[in-house]
Amino acid sequence: TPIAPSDKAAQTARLDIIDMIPDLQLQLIGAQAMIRDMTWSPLNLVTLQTINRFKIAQHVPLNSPISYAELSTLTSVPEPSLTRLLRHAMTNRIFSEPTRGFVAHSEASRLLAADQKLDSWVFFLVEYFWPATARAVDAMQKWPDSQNPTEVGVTLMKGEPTTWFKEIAQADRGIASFRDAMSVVSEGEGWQDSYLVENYPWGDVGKGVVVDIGGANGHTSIAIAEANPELTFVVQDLHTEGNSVPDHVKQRISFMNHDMLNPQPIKDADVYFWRAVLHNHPDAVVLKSLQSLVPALKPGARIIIQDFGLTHPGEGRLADESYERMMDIMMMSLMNGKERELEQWKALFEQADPRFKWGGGSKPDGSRLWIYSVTWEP
Ligand SMILES: C[S@@+](CC[C@H](N)C(=O)[O-])C[C@H]1O[C@@H](n2cnc3c(N)ncnc32)[C@H](O)[C@@H]1O
Repeated sequence: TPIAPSDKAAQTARLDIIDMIPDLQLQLIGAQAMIRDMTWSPLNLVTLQTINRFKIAQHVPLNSPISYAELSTLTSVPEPSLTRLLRHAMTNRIFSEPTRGFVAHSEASRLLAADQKLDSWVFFLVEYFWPATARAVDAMQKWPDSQNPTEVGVTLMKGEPTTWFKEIAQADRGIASFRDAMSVVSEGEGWQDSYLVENYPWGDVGKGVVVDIGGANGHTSIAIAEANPELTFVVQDLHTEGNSVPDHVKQRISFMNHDMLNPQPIKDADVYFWRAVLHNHPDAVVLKSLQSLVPALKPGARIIIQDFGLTHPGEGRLADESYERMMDIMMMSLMNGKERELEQWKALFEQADPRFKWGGGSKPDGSRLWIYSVTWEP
């Protein structure tokens, strides 16, 4: 954003204005037009899909305009369609037309040309997410309140049982590209590892072992390790091959392939944590993964979850609640996962095993993710 994070007053004003936008829009255009515009929103994806699939942004010179005719030759999109699609994109401030018949970059199209991660993000969203979510309501009707990650729109899109991650792994660009793409979200405002580093009393753990379940490439463990020299880490995920960590923490971080639905192999660790993992899964899977920990736990072991939450309706900023609820519908649509209110997280632990002692949860200021803590008290 154009405002420095340290300028608190300006940041608050900025967030206040963002929260006013939906009501301002409603007042200015009226309810009927607001709903009409929502139903037309897939048309934005038609233009984005064209831009992405034909690499149009990459074919527009960075510093000079190009004619529609020449761009059509370079991208193989027929000139009449290209012209219509790009002129629509321009109303969303993607590209500009400084002289009639010529296309130039805007700030947004320049980003589409230069940012490989954003390019991958658009690819997965328009080619997979969009058609899968278009079948989400059909899936909900076919399999009401399902706890099965295959009973989703992705399966209806494919015509055979499958999961979101299976489809992504088989995509032309592959899983590595999807991980790249995810950084468009995970490098965004409020996602930084520093929120977990700074908002949990790691110092109280002393010298100990921390297990990072579903830890992907270990970025969170690396951040915690850098701030806590007495801790050692085991990063577990379904596939951990090929990950590397910086030399200065190498001695204290190891990787291990582990499915969290199998019994936890690292016994008597001091801390077990999941970061942004469990919201991907339905309650039945979360319960099983919590129960899979039990045989490994020593008295006093700490369990931490850093994940999304759901603020009670109307209690937080509108934009924040909107983000949380959008995530919730995304989890439901793609994998029958869900976002959960504080009380729902607590209830899951109680249901998993009454020896889990709930320690509460909160969302640090500025963070998108909540931190929930539990101890094992047999
Ligand atoms: C959204 S990513 C979060 C990764 C990382 N914790 C972070 O915060 O960036 C979810 C991770 O959970 C892992 N995962 C999914 N199912 C799993 C399972 N059954 N056992 C272990 N890891 C799993 C995925 O492979 C993926 O790396």
